[in-house]
Amino acid sequence: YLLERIGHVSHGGEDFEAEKMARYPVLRGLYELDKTIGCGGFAKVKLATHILTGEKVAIKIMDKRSLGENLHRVRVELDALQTLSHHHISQLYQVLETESHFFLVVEYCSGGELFDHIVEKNRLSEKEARAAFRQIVSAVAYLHSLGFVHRDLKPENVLLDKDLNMKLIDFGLCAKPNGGLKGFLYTSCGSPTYAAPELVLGKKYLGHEVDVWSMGVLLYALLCGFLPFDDDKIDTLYKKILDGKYEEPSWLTMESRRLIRSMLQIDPKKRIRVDELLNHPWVMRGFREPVCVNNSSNMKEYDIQCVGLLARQRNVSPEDMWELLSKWKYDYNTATYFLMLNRKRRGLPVRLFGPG
Ligand SMILES: COc1cc(O)cc(Nc2ccc(C(=O)Nc3ccccc3)c(OCCC[NH3+])c2)c1
Repeated sequence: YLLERIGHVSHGGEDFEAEKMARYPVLRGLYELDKTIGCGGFAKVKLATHILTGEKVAIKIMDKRSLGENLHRVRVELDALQTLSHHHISQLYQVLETESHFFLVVEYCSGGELFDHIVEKNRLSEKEARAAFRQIVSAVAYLHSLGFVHRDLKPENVLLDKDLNMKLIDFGLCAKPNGGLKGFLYTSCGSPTYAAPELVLGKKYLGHEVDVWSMGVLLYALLCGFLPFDDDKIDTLYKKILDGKYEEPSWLTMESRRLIRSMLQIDPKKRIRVDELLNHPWVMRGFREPVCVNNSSNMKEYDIQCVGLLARQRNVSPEDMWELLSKWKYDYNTATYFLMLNRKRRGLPVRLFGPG
């Protein structure tokens, strides 16, 4: 009805904008929707602007009807994201739910997909690959330290921010196996090209090793510019993964080959563990420190300037504002505060638009 009404009067331009907003009234006044920047199974991701700060964000929109039995995965992801706060994990800002949709407002990664950077550069040098790999290992080690497993690590799920920092996204398949990592994860999931043999076999497995396998595929893609296991026929692809044989191009150094082999071990028990990656000789080359795990971006700390500014905007005392904020409800206040903090940390002036 609403769209129809607008449809009658719309002549392109701002009505098109109004029509887009009309589709999701819950976003009105909070975010301005822009173009679609990604669409997957039961979700689409749109670029948007957070109105009060003017900052760009990404909004993952999920239609509950098409979610079906995946609805529980959204809850798992929301649980995970509300716990996670790491420099190399796309930050969750706000969660909105209507009777028909979920909206996840997350960090916009303007550098796009790591995959596109590898393709355009053909392949990365060992030095570049190491810098990127250390950031990914840091994020995955942090994730594991909190008992989560990503399970869908692939170049498309590693984005870059404007400073070319790695940002892990899409925790739709991540899991927190009951009883931490002792539990067995049975559901096979993730994209086959990056799926570990034990996943392909649907064997019971301890999740964290599948992330090591996928990071091995990622490192291989960074250093080679193509994938270790690839085939358009799915069963041939599975055979190649289970066989665990792949090309080692001539440009790979012995150390790179050894590290990749230790990650692409078919037997998960023989696979190198994440904590062994943190100070692996290849990972350490040229660096003095091992990869740091709790590179948490502690967004939940008190910042007098941001609290004060938001308090004035909301016409409440800073104490009451902090009282409200520190409940971390991932509502519009949480999003506004995190985005203000983001700007401040990038050395930009912190300001709010809007009345008052
Ligand atoms: C916690 O962060 C999450 C969770 C989640 O479930 C999904 C996403 N998805 C995102 C987030 C951001 C982008 C993005 O910024 N993309 C982009 C930016 C500039 C140029 C090109 C793309 C996103 O992109 C969708 C396509 C990525 N394969 C997805 C984040």
